[in-house]
Amino acid sequence: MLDFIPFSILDVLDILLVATLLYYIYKLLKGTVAINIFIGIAFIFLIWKITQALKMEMLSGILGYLLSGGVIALIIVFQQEIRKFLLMIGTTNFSSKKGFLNQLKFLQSEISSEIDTEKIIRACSNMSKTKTGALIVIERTNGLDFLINNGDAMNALVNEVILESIFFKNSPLHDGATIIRDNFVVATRVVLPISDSTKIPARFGLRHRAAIGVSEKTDAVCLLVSEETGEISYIKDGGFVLHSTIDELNEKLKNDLAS
Ligand SMILES: Nc1ncnc2c1ncn2[C@@H]1O[C@H](COP(=O)(O)OP(=O)(O)OP(=O)(O)O)[C@@H](O)[C@H]1O
Repeated sequence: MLDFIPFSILDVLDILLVATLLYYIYKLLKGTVAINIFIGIAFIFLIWKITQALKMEMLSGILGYLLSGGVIALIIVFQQEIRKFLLMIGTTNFSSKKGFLNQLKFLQSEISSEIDTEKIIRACSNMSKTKTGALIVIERTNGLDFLINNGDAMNALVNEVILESIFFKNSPLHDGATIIRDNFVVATRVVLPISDSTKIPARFGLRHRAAIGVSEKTDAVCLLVSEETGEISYIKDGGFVLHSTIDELNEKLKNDLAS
């Protein structure tokens, strides 16, 4: 019945590539307000294609103009997401646990790269009790080498003692952020990009702005202990993730690192 529609292997490839692209765009925008804008645009695009196929000249013309002229507006609206997307493509850490090479299990070393979230959360909880300021960045798919290079390199398996020693007030390493990659502390004293968002309440200082900044520009997640209040904050995608208990925080962190 569909004989009249020419369909080649290239069309299959085309569909697969578009599906992959849409999946990554969805993954990037999931949980942000931008997802609603994206769904709106996808909807208009679909209607435009239908009106084109039905040869409804006027409506398809108007929608076509809207979509073509809207490209510049889209670049402005999605500026942060486009940056993040390009960074994701350019710096995807192929050696991370989700990377292709590590899918070949027999090439893996004995040491597990799964991040021990319990130990990190326990360290934060201890530092919270002593009001020790801390800022921990956990790498996901975007490589953070561009940040690691401005700090002090380290290679220590994650545990409470290491993290608490780093952030101990008299430690020479306590200033700045600490970066964790594949269950290893790979850098300390890292200077992060500061967010210039006007939505951050004034009571939050540079430590919070730095955590929000790095989570806006990359897909890394941050744990922060306030020196002033002892409060533990979990920051992802440029915003605070609310939690009421330590166990809930651990669960959220674990889920985010697994996705
Ligand atoms: N760009 C940055 N990157 C990483 N760490 C930073 C950066 N800027 C400041 N910090 C850290 O934040 C500390 C200063 O925190 P500040 O008091 O301004 O923040 P805060 O958000 O109010 O946090 P707190 O509640 O702990 O006081 C610095 O000592 C430094 O360790």
